[in-house]
Amino acid sequence: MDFQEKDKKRYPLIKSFSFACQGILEAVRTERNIKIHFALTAIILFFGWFFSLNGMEWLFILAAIAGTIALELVNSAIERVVDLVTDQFHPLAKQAKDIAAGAVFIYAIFSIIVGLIIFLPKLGL
Ligand SMILES: Nc1ncnc2c1ncn2[C@@H]1O[C@H](COP(=O)(O)OP(=O)(O)OP(=O)(O)O)[C@@H](O)[C@H]1O
Repeated sequence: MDFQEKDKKRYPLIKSFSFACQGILEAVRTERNIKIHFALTAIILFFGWFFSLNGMEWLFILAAIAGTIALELVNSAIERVVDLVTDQFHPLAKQAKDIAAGAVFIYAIFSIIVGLIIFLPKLGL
């Protein structure tokens, strides 16, 4: 079914939020990595509460969590677009997926470093 120009009407803001939530739910339902990120997020938030993080520490932890999940969502979207365009092996398809995965990887390393800097001293390490 074609998605015609006339179908691309401007949606009210609340409807756009609803589409974004549908996207997040779909990704949580289908992407193992995103399930892992949400599980880790729950654990980290618990430890943040347990150790009574200060404002600056919370800012870095939340930036690490939100950034990782947001990048993982973009990565999942890119994977879908690539799969939509081709189901054949194509070097550009590989590059697109691998570069997107690289972006997630870099931010994940940043997030791990943030976690270590904040939590290791609280564990006396
Ligand atoms: N059409 C394609 N052409 C060439 N290489 C591809 C193609 N599709 C996938 N690949 C390669 O295979 C790898 C695995 O692709 P896949 O679509 O399973 O995503 P993924 O990186 O395993 O992510 P996820 O674990 O979230 O599924 C990609 O990183 C890419 O290197």
